[in-house]
Amino acid sequence: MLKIGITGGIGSGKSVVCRLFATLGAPVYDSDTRAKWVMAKDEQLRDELRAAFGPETFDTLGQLNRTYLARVAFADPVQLARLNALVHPAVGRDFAQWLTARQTEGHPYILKEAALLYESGAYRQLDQIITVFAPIAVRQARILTRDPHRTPDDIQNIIGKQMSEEEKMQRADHIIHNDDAHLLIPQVLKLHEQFIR
Ligand SMILES: CC(C)(COP(=O)(O)OP(=O)(O)OC[C@H]1O[C@@H](n2cnc3c(N)ncnc32)[C@H](O)[C@@H]1O)[C@@H](O)C(=O)NCCC(=O)NCCS
Ligand SMILES: Nc1ncnc2c1ncn2[C@@H]1O[C@H](COP(=O)(O)OP(=O)(O)OP(=O)(O)O)[C@@H](O)[C@H]1O
Repeated sequence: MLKIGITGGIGSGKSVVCRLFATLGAPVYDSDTRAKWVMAKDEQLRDELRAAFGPETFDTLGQLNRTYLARVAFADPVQLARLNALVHPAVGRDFAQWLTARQTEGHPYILKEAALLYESGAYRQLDQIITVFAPIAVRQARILTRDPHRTPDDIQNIIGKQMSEEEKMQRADHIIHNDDAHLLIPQVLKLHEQFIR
């Protein structure tokens, strides 16, 4: 079973591309969603987050205070590194379990979607990497529509915390262009055919 990573900066279109692969039958591990899930369920991680970032990390109902954590972590590289050091290993363990469950299901390949595949080192456990690329102006416009609570400055700040698109494209085995000039479906079909061969 091939293990394919799929990465790209905020708003590049990873989730949209993954939905296309999923319609072709490929199991997709969505690191962002799973990170949210482990932060909701893993008591040891929750204790560590509370110890690192204070009682405001969770609200009175025990839900992660994402606005607070985003403000703290995206404002300071040291705090972001602390958050990553707590969350990424927990996501890595969760992925390992998910992968074990897929091994016996007969899939030719699976996908792991993550914005920080290279930054977190997760790429080392994968066979091939796809980078989804869209120009910055297109990403900004799409994110402002998808996440109305973010300002252009917020988006620029998050982009500054991620590896450059140039480096991701250089390192990737495959690039999917998700701008207004390229159709997505033919690019996904072509890769799917390669992976099942
Ligand atoms: C800081 C948090 C609470 C902000 O939550 P919020 O709901 O505002 O944003 P959301 O999770 O939807 O992330 C929005 C986008 O920001 C980018 N992003 C998220 N975490 C990070 C990070 N640690 N470093 C750089 N970019 C990041 C991604 O492109 C992501 O899609 C949250 O992103 C978080 O817990 N991040 C740490 C876990 C992580 O690294 N997740 C990303 C993939 S594993
Ligand atoms: N080809 C496209 N045409 C129009 N809209 C698109 C296209 N690709 C993505 N979008 C939209 O752009 C937004 C960002 O896409 P998506 O959520 O897939 O990005 P992402 O790379 O997963 O982002 P993040 O890292 O923030 O999770 C979404 O609202 C999505 O519907």
